[in-house]
Amino acid sequence: MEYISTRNNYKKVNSAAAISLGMVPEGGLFVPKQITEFTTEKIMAMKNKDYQELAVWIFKEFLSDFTEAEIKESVAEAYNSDNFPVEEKTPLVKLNDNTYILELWHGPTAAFKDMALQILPQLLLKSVEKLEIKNEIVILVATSGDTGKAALEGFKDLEGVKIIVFYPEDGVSRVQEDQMKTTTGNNTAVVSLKGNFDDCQTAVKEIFADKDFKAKMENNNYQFSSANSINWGRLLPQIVYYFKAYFDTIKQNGIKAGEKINITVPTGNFGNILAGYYAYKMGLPVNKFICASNDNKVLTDFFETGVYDIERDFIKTISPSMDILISSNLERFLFEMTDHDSQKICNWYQELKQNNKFEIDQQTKEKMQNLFSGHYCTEAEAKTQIKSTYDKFNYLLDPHTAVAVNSTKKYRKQNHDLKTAVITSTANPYKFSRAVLESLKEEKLSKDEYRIIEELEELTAVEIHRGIKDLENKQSRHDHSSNKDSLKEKITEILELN
Ligand SMILES: N[C@@H](CCOP(=O)(O)O)C(=O)O
Repeated sequence: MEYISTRNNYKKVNSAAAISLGMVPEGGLFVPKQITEFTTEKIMAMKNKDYQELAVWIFKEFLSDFTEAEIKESVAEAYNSDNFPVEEKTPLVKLNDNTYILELWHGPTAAFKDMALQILPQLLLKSVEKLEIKNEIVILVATSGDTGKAALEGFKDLEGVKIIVFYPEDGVSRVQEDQMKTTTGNNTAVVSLKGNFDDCQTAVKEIFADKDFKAKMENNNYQFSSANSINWGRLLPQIVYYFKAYFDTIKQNGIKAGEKINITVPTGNFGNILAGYYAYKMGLPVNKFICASNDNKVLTDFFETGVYDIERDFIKTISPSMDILISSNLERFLFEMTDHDSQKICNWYQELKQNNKFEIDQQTKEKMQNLFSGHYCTEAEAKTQIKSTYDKFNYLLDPHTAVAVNSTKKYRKQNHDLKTAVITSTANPYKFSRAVLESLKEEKLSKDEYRIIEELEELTAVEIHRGIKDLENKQSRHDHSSNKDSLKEKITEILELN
């Protein structure tokens, strides 16, 4: 399997190089050159495989420069019962006859990111070994709350790797912030940035492209990589759970083998939904992807009009992980929608840089609208959704999943399409306890976050996720902060660069 740049500005590489580089050094993202499409028959033959077996099957397709033994070892290490102490790693919960919730937050940090960030470290270490890279790897992460902690947990104390996470000050939940700041590990650093998530992500991408800084890193025997979904090694593991969910829906009699489903994904950086699209490209029977947004509805507008316009207010919401206007993986998606037309991608992203917007052509727009539908959910609607789902189904949604449930309803109403929907649940509700309890009680609460967690548990009897349970008593270990223009200075300080 070869990987090419969305902007046709880099040589073809193997998966080890794509993973260790993180993104294309000149700008652009690595994508598989071609994807094998399986027949429904072949796909259905995998129906009874467990999560690890499915992961091995899919990884073998995309990591052709890895041996089967290397893949199996990585999978066994990542998806073991310590990291996922549940019978099913990604349980599928039936809400009603045509609505299923795919719980992706049973990993160590209570977010779907664990599904990829427990294995990315294994893949990265093996890539580094294959390529005989002698430098120490420095993972730079931009996070709106969930990726940061999952990446820190995945990479902490890993020999030959350091990790630095940047998050927006006042742009994540209290639990998300405490999760990150209490991370142990002699190779971890957490930096709060004065700005929003887009500022964090843009600054990190600029550093990846900075040749002088790269040389400075080299001189100190370091090189960068990424744990964000710009890294192919982050996206690939996320394909697995779409197949698992499909097979589990059949097992729960939600669909017949071969029947198409709709898939709803609460979307920020467009990585999770894109992994679903790659599953579809491999042959997974999908009718529609419903891209769910909060009040930062840049993607909803894009799917409707074909205009991607980031010239708008950045709104802080109760679903902060989706507070994003510049969705990194949209670039990969458009590359696929244009049948790998890198010239179009270069033009559009140049326009975005210059004018803060671009408009795609009619043909691309029609192609994407045939498969994707964008919907959004306001703050008030998300709160009402949390309450009504709890009252009706005795099921507790986190605000991101509430956005997705509400968007699914809107899609169904608008399109009269009642096909079985699998809704990805991206985070455990206790990560956003204040918003969840306020929604249930329909009032603003002034008490401390950890008393809120206790009250939420008392009220609902839903068990507190193990990654959050004792958080209050853990020591805060990180207090770096930075302006958005001083990231290089901060990195220089943390790594003690000469
Ligand atoms: N929602 C993310 C933002 C970064 O996205 P990623 O998928 O590219 O890592 C977060 O929670 O940090």
